[in-house]
Amino acid sequence: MNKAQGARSARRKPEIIDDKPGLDARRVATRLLGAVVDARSSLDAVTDSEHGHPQYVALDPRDRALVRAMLVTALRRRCGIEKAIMQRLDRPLPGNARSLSHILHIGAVQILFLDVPDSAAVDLAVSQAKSDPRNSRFSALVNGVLRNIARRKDAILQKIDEVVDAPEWFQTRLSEAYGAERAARILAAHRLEAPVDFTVKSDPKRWAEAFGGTVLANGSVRVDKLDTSVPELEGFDEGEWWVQDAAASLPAKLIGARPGMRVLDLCAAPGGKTAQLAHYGAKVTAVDLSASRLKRLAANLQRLKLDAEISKADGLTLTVEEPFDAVLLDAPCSSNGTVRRHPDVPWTKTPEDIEKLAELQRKLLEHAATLVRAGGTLVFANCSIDPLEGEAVVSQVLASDLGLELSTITASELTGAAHFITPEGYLRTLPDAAEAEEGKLQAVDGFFAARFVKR
Ligand SMILES: C[S@@+](CC[C@H](N)C(=O)[O-])C[C@H]1O[C@@H](n2cnc3c(N)ncnc32)[C@H](O)[C@@H]1O
Repeated sequence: MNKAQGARSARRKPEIIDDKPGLDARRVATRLLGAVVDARSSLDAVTDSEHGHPQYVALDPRDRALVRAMLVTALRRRCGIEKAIMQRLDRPLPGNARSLSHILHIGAVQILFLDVPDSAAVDLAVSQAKSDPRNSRFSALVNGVLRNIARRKDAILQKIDEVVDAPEWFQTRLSEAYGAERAARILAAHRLEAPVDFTVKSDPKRWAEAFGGTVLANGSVRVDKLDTSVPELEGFDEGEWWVQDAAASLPAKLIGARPGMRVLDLCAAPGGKTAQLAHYGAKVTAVDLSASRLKRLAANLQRLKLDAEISKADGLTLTVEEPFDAVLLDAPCSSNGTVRRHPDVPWTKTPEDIEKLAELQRKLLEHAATLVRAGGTLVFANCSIDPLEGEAVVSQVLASDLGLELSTITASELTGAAHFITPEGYLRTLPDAAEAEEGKLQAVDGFFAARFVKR
């Protein structure tokens, strides 16, 4: 070490404190919150138990579960937490004090929403600040802000739902698309934990009883909260069902698949819709650009004892010898219909991403049109609730001369989903949960689907 380096490291030397139980988990949570909101990494990617962030993977399973819980809630409640912090600061934090902001958010989420003693949450956040050279001089501020939040917890929680938990651009786009009132309902639904839905091969009633769930209007089985892991559930090894949001099960039904029909699933992995089509008896070709995702698809089909021809290819350039009877294009999208399950999405995706994805969807759809035989069916779907990725893509495609005609979706083909069919004959599901009504699918992921026939 040269003299200058020595002086720098002496200046930066943190206060020596013993590492405390629980401190590692908070450090990892803070770092990953930064990865999501500053570097726009996907929450699922950084918290994957095998391929996630190395510091996350190194934690024991209990700490991993705690970190994931802190992150999910810190993202779902990001604006409410931010407001509670800001109200306790004399002046805003410096713009570059990102890790300090994340320490405060991770401390506050534990105090306000998680089953962690307030004193432990404050103490660990203060220790974390002290041990970090960038933040050691702010340890008193961390202590003061978090102690105050703990003292005023009840009052904060009483008003916290008044704060809209989404970036401004996201709120604006939703209001423009669905009106202020509906947008507010959707945003409120985004704070709720999504239930777990299952698509079952047969006998939904039996599986609803086995899992302590209910049978939904479309035949999916819903469990509000699972208290065991999915592979431990009855019927997993036998391949009797797969996890799939009830709305995600609707687009494949629009194909009208029947035994012997040749169907191309163009963006197929991890295979929820391929499984449906194969289960209906179609001869399915499952294509995807991602080799690793196709591996998961193959494993899923194997467990489910279902068959498909699997091929890695680019849906923008794929050529086939014989056009298909039907093509399903479940296109890559911003996924902002799944915010209940992926609360990072509004913070990691931008309006520019939406524009780029809409453009990609249009190109994929145009190419998909060349892969269907005359008289065949093409279904375009995705899990975005932004009209730019749905209705606008369809309008563009219908205006160009691709030989596609709209085949409107009718209420009689989708049991329980008539209220999700638009006047144009598209399927548009939204996650806001109105009062549960018998026979009516509610509280599902946001999805869009449109169907065409090839002239
Ligand atoms: C929404 S996911 C599909 C989900 C799947 N249909 C299901 O139900 O499980 C979109 C998929 O499109 C794939 N993809 C993205 N660009 C593609 C392209 N140009 N060609 C083929 N697949 C692509 C991604 O790898 C991803 O697996």
